[in-house]
Amino acid sequence: MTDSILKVEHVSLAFGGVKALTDVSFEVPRGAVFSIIGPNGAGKTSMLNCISGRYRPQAGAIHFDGHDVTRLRPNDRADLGMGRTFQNLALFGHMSVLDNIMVGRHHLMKNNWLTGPLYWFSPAQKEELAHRREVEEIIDFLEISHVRKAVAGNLSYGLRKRVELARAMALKPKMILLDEPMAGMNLEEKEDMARYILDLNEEFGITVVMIEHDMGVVMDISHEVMVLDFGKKLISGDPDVVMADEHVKRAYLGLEDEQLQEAG
Ligand SMILES: Nc1ncnc2c1ncn2[C@@H]1O[C@H](COP(=O)(O)OP(=O)(O)OP(=O)(O)O)[C@@H](O)[C@H]1O
Repeated sequence: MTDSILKVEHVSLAFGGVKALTDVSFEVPRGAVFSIIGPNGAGKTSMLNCISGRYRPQAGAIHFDGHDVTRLRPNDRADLGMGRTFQNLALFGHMSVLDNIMVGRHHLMKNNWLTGPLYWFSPAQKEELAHRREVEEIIDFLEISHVRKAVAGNLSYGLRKRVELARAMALKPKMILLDEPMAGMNLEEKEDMARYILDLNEEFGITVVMIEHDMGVVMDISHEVMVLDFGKKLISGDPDVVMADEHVKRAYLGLEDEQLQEAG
């Protein structure tokens, strides 16, 4: 039996009269790269927000790593090992790269200079040093050490996205939610980001759940794909099987044959 890190059961979400999600169920195997695709307005971001706790579905249940998280707040889900990045950048533009990443880290720290009265002589300082070492490891992994002291707001878009990923990784997540990690990137930046996502999945063992519009990337790096359409799950499974599905091809992705062949 597959070990699922995430189980979404019969989730429905409406905004007033608009049904964003209707009775959506799926499971994400532990250690997988799982992509959610579908046309604009299909409910992808709504689904991600239900998983992270930003939205509370009117019906259904969500289990993460053996816990029923349906009623938990986003911070409590983060404490259980759920990390995320946002579609729109959410970095502190005036702060350095290093400080931005340390922000992601703070909820793991028992002590800090505010709570530790004798900070410089206390375990708080040792703890901070240990955290810094781990953060430096993430910085090396994402190859952003040359900008670690730079002000985040001054970086290129591709680099800022990488810093955002670093901050999410600093939480030591078991699973990470990525909302369009390659949006607005050029080809080279996309290739880099795809490699980092694969590496963080393989080297750090982090399960990845992502929304992505670029079919080439989705096909290249996903172990499983789920298609949403008008708030309903159309199909999920092996990327090749999903992409070969006639409904997905014609009606829902709206791609021409050539694009599909390219993606395949
Ligand atoms: N906060 C909200 N208030 C009202 N309606 C919303 C809200 N968020 C989403 N919706 C509606 O729910 C539906 C699903 O939207 P959602 O953003 O989840 O789709 P999506 O697949 O992520 O789209 P896109 O690819 O354009 O980002 C849409 O009809 C949208 O207008």
